[in-house]
Amino acid sequence: MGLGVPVLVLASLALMIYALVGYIKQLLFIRRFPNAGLIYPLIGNANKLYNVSPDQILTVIVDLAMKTDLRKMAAVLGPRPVMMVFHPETTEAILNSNVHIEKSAEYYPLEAWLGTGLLLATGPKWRGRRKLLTPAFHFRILEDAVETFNRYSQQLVHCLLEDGQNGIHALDIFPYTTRCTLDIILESAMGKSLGVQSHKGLEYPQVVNAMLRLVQHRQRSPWLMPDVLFNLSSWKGQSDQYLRVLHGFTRSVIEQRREDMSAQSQNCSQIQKSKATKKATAFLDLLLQAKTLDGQELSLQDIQEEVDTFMFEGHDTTACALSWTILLLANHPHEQEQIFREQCEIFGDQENSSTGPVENRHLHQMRYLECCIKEALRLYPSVPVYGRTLASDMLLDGGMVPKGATFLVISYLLHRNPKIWDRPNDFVPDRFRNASADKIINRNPYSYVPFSAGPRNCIGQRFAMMEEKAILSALVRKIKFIAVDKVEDVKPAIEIVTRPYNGIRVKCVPR
Ligand code: HEM
Repeated sequence: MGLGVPVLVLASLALMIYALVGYIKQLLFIRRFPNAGLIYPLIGNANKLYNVSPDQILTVIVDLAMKTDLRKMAAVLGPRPVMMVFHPETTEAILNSNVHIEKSAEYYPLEAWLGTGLLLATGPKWRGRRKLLTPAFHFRILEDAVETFNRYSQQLVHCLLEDGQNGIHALDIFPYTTRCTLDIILESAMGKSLGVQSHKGLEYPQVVNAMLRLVQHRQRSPWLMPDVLFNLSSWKGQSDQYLRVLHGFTRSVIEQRREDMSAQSQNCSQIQKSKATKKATAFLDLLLQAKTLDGQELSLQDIQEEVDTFMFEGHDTTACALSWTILLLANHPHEQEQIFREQCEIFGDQENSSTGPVENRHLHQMRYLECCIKEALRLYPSVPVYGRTLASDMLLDGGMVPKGATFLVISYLLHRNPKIWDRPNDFVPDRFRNASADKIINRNPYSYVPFSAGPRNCIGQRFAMMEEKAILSALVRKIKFIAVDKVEDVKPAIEIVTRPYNGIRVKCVPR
């Protein structure tokens, strides 16, 4: 018999004890907080989240949370303890921290696509990249981008009126806003005009959708999280196929920009060169010219992961935000008219007031439009959940959350928390300009975090707000949106971003 069998028995025993200790730890953790109920071995107690379709997940979380103190809820996802928070004070505890900056395991399925670009990086790499890329969002660069916003907004107006035959047919607005924001990020950040709105068959945006659904499926299937098991599953082949398209697209953007830059440096004098590249130094050029601390250029992989990250973060989030705003405006004609009146006041009665370009100074005057955008982001934050891994134990509301636990900020629920918001599920843009429209005065700033907050907040938030205003200004001046889908019938799905699961149908009638 030799030593083989006793060693095997001992190893199995050790494994069982290890699993048992882990299980007891989870039980102890869960008991300290309001929680999601009975824990099952391997799948934890989030089984209610596994058996539902993506458009039901937020409803399940809200239903569970409503039975708690409306501050926090403990759960176990597979083998991991998870703390979900949806109150400003519990949210501040994590977002305000300079220590807990590592993203949680939920982000891991994105890594094959986005590498460890700014969204997923941690530690010194994240700090270095954040410092490198922050100048790309300098206000002068943002001002330059307004001209790009204008051009593609006009094209969006044209596409919506033409494809919907001036409001005769209903359109799903989401693919239209997606193509427009993709055109904008490509030109303003990557210096490339692809005319995505004129080429509706482009694979990239469709594959982004498919990839996000796959990532989301993997997040909800703990058995698919380890690479060994995922690689054995049928999903692996699909994922590789999507990655070929996504990386192929961004690689061609980088290569072309490199070629353009070297052609420019050969053809132009120094002065001409700085003029020609002024607009595009925004982002990709910054990466192409960047040097590491030891004076090396960034590798193609380094550049690619940032381009993939910014291409995705820079268009999908904004497309979602615009689409939900349009749904809300179509269902609230009074608020839509109020925006229109504000636009008329800003642009006056000139001949071209309905098509004239937005200038930077106009954006500052669009106060009511800004309230509507903010309120839409409250109800439908583009990133509905975001997470961190705790770097050390944390005391929360008198209970200890262990180091290594996952911390999830459920912004969707925080923004609808009835303890914090008056009429939490209603569209009330005035609450952002007039405190008396909302009973809660002096609200904690962590009550409203559509762009996250603290050190890992959204680097593109000013760009996004300006872009949204410019696009909606062009749309509302030319188009009246008529609701086809009611707000309550359009279900938001968590697919990393808050997507309309079955689209958003409106009619676009010319003004
Ligand atoms: C309405 C539009 C947008 C919303 C609501 C939004 C929201 C957010 C949120 C909530 C985060 C934190 C995510 C997390 O912690 O996991 C984030 C991070 C980020 N966003 Fe945005 N975003 C928007 C537009 C943009 C745009 C236009 C860009 C780029 C041009 C961008 C680039 C990024 C990047 C790179 C990060 C990671 C930052 C870091 O970790 O240092 N976002 N965004």
